[in-house]
Amino acid sequence: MGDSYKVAVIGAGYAGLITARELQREGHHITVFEKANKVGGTWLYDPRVEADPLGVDPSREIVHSSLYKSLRVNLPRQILGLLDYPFAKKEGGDPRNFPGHEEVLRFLGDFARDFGLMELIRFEHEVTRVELVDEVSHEWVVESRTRKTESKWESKEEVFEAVVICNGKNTQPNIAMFSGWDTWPRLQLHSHNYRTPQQFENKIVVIIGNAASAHDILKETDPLARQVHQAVRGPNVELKKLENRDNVWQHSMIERAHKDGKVVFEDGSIVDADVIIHCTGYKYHFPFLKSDGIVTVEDNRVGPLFQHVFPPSLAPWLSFVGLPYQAATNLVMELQSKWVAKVLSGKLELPTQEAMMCSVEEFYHEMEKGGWPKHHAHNLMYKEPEHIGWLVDRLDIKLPNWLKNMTVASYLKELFSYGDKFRDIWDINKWTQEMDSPN
Ligand SMILES: Cc1cc2nc3c(=O)[nH]c(=O)nc-3n(C[C@H](O)[C@H](O)[C@H](O)COP(=O)(O)OP(=O)(O)OC[C@H]3O[C@@H](n4cnc5c(N)ncnc54)[C@H](O)[C@@H]3O)c2cc1C
Repeated sequence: MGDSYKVAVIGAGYAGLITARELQREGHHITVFEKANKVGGTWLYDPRVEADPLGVDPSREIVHSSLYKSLRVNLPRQILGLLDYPFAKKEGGDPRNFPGHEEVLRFLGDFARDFGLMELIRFEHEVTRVELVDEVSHEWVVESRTRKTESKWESKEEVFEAVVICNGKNTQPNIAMFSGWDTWPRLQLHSHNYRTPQQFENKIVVIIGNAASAHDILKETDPLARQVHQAVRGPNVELKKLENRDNVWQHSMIERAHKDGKVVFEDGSIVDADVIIHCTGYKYHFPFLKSDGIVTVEDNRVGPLFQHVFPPSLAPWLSFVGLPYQAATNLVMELQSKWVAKVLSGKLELPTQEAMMCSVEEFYHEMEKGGWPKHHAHNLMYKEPEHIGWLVDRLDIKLPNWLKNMTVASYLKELFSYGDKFRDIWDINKWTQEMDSPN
């Protein structure tokens, strides 16, 4: 057994739970702070929506989960499971390879119980401040609050030697700021506040975005709405009616929206819309972190972070698990959490602070040279094998061949070949067998 520390984990979603397990395996003393009253994070479906449907009012009461009611996963259970704890089909559960969200929540609940994590979690404790108080003894104050009555909160400060931030990245809406977005008089919402399509019956709906949420919401809004217009960013987007859909048109991005309700697209087309749904992703948000400017979020890049996890000058006492996206994110989170736990216990060493900082600067320079804006820093689309390979090497883990050979780019290519119904017609077992050939 290596060194053992008093560690605070913020959040009991996927990242927080697997981090707690890895820290526990390494013999650390853990407290998990969770503002909800259950585990699951994103997978804890909440029918409530926020008072400000666009999610721009900073004083609004925040609803954490962005799930819509009909959501089925877009990665199969084979990828969503953990290396030594598969996401297996269970009696009485949802047996599909791409199950509904309730099945993921069940899986996470089982995982937490099977590894004795429930006892480590302080439910209904929202972390309001994380601050380094002593650099030498690396003491962090974690302030949390819990509700005593409808209007009364009780706050408490505690000291920890290390903090792992696992508060999720799909709660704070990122909205499209076209000209007139803030004066358009009709309903605008972010997909964070979308639950079901009923309210769009017979309406003219504009959906901004072209990723998973936009596709899902478009698919279930189309049969009810009078018309659906999808606004897509990109150089080669042409105005067209979508095949196999009754009422759906694709446009380039919105150029401006007028006070009379008209929405003008960059391709010159105009629609008198009833509602605009922003399926435009999320922002990293750490309102509780007081790091004296050491860790910042700049154009949605959290930094400086060595390998998306450790701020060099605060490592290993502060870390982030779960920032990357466009990857097999659960695998990434699992590997990151193993790395954090082993670095803390002294079994794995980090490079020097200077070397980590150099690596971060090199990465920024590479991005700049490639013309990538800062907000792509944690997008692993084309860096997934590199990041996973780097972690796997450090941890001396052997991944099953199919998982090693899988990249999100290859996965998406396959997925698109099946179209809308990919969840039901794609034979995932056959696909993983095909991917299993040694390389
Ligand atoms: C609509 C939607 C669909 C998705 N579909 C898929 C999919 O099919 N496959 C896939 O792999 N991924 C999917 N994802 C991504 C999904 O978010 C991740 O898979 C994963 O669940 C993220 O886990 P996490 O632990 O990082 O964050 P979360 O699940 O968001 O958990 C964070 C936890 O931290 C808690 N918390 C936050 N702030 C505080 C605080 N201050 N104090 C205390 N607790 C706090 C929250 O309550 C929450 O429990 C989807 C995301 C969305 C929004």
